[in-house]
Amino acid sequence: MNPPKSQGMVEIRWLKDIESDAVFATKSIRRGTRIAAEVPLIIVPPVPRDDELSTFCEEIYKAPEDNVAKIAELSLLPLIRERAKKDHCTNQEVWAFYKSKRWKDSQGNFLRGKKLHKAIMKTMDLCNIFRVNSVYLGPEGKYGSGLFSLYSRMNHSCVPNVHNSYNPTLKQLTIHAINDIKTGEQIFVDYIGNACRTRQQRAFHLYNTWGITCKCEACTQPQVNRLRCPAYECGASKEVNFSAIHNIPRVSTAAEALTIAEELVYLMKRQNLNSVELCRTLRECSKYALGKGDRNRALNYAREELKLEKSLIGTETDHLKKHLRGAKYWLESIISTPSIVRRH
Ligand SMILES: C[S@@+](CC[C@H](N)C(=O)[O-])C[C@H]1O[C@@H](n2cnc3c(N)ncnc32)[C@H](O)[C@@H]1O
Repeated sequence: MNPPKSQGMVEIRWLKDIESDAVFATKSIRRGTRIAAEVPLIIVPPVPRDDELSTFCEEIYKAPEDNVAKIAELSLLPLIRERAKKDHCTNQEVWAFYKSKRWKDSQGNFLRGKKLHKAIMKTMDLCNIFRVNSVYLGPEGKYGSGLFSLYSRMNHSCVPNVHNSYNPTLKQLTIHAINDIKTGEQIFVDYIGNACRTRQQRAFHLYNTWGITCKCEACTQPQVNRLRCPAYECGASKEVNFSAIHNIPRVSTAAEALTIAEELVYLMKRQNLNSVELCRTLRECSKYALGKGDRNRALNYAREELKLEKSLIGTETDHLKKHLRGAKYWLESIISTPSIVRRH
């Protein structure tokens, strides 16, 4: 157990309940505040899943010693170490990687015998640390996966109070408060990135990937959980075949679609889910309102989306310019489209 480590507005402390580190606010933090902007300790570029481990081995071998030492300090919980012992695929891949490359030590000698064994064991631990603590950089890992010192100490909640997002313009992972946070409150992120899934779906994903049984209010309080189900059913899920599986009637008009999207906005706001999903839904509302010919409503939703986007990711959004993806460009596109003047 280490003494608390202060990092600006937050500190890292040992949490006895879960026998690992956690991050706490050291002062009250207003919604929209940038709590941290971290540079990665390591980035693994986007590669097909089968090549991930060998790419990680390459990157860790090239990484500065200081960064490797910081990565080795990150959590490797007993559960993961136990699982890793039985994970013959990882072990064999790391062995195969070292053998095929015939790595040299700092004196230029090929690694052999005990030295080779030690290097392999260390890399296996680092691989497992990476599995538990890494985060996708950009949507679907567009910029790869990264490890970050502070982010790695943040625990999960399906009712998160911060949003993490990799900013390719800054080349940093930013953490913003999505609600007001009181001094002493624990900082929680959403590991699964889609907190509107049903409780069963979240539980499955959280346990399988991180061995977590979540005790947040959405997982333990029936009234909060009940709010999640209709939110999920009225379209929070991006999953393919969603409507087919859940028997959701297909909407045929912009007006019907707008009603569903507005319902979803209402449900997310009631749960303080000031998330990227809410941004997306506000955009849907704006599009459907436009489709329905209600330009003012479309503008209002677009403005609301822009305000929310700024509070989640900040204003350094040059990377969104290329494909005009940001809320700013959507708002500008509505403003520059002349409204239809009706002649009587
Ligand atoms: C990225 S680390 C988070 C920080 C971690 N507590 C540490 O000490 O570094 C992920 C691990 O933290 C633990 N964890 C995260 N959120 C949790 C939660 N809500 N309840 C229990 N354990 C959690 C799990 O063991 C998970 O595998």
